[in-house]
Amino acid sequence: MLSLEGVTKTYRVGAFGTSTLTAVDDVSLDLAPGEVVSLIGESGSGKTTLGKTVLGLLSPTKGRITLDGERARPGKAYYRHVQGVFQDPFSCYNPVFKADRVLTMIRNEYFPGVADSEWQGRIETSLSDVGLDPGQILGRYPHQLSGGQLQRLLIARALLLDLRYLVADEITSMLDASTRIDVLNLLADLKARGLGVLFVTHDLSLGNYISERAVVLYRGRVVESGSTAAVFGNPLHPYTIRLLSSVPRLTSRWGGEEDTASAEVPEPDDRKGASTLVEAEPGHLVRRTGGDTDAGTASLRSAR
Ligand SMILES: Nc1ncnc2c1ncn2[C@@H]1O[C@H](COP(=O)(O)OP(=O)(O)OP(=O)(O)O)[C@@H](O)[C@H]1O
Repeated sequence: MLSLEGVTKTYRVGAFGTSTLTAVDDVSLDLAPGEVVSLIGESGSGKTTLGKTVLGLLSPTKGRITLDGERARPGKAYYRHVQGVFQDPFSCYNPVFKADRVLTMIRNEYFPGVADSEWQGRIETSLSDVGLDPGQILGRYPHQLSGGQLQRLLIARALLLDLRYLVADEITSMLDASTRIDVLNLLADLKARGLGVLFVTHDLSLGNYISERAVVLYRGRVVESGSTAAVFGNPLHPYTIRLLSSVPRLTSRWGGEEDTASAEVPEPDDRKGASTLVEAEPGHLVRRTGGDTDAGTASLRSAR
């Protein structure tokens, strides 16, 4: 189990770093093998900061991350099991090196003693696991491959390790619609084989498509979490309701009667007074604040 316990990340900002910005505030969540948890929130809500903290690229200001009960220590042993794939596959490759160099780096770092023939076999298996034809990938430069192929190659690279958890941060946002669905289906296959995925997205429909649990982040705090069916089917926090209201429907047109994207919805203020996550129904947590009222939630609902 990969667990986050009260993780907080504060950045120093302003001239000379004199002030602070809390990007992630007391977040706790568990990710089990074979489970996809989506971390949903608008731009600036702290998703990437949280993902980088899980990957040890940032250290938490407070709280801790554990892998099977042991405090996570970024290093070879941790990265054997926990890896990340990010939004922009092009920036992950050096344009002057052939794309398969990312695979060679894994060999040099983790498996220097493995014989050439065995390594070749492992590469072929990991590429075919992500639906890539080695003949079409190996020996090519990044600019000769599509975004979808590069993203799959990064996942294949992770599969060369004894991968158990993947942080997938907006990995489909730079892909076209049909490639996006291919990559999502690939994640679903890997999940079926026991991989735990933290699926970071601002796109509610993707979160709904792929995950069984959803965690909604607002200004660095979890405001609602639970099964995806509960969070999407019966959203309780004003922010979740507002997010769901802002998804344009295929049948609605801007400014039309069914236009929910431009509906005026009051800004929920989570910083008002003390707030806690309460269990509204089994497994479905919602943050209740001094500023929240049932009447406010009801008026937001009616705007959907
Ligand atoms: N290195 C940094 N130094 C200072 N502030 C930062 C830094 N990185 C992120 N922030 C701030 O932390 C907050 C959360 O940023 P983060 O990138 O984690 O959000 P996000 O939800 O991933 O947004 P997006 O979807 O736009 O990537 C934002 O207010 C951002 O400006």
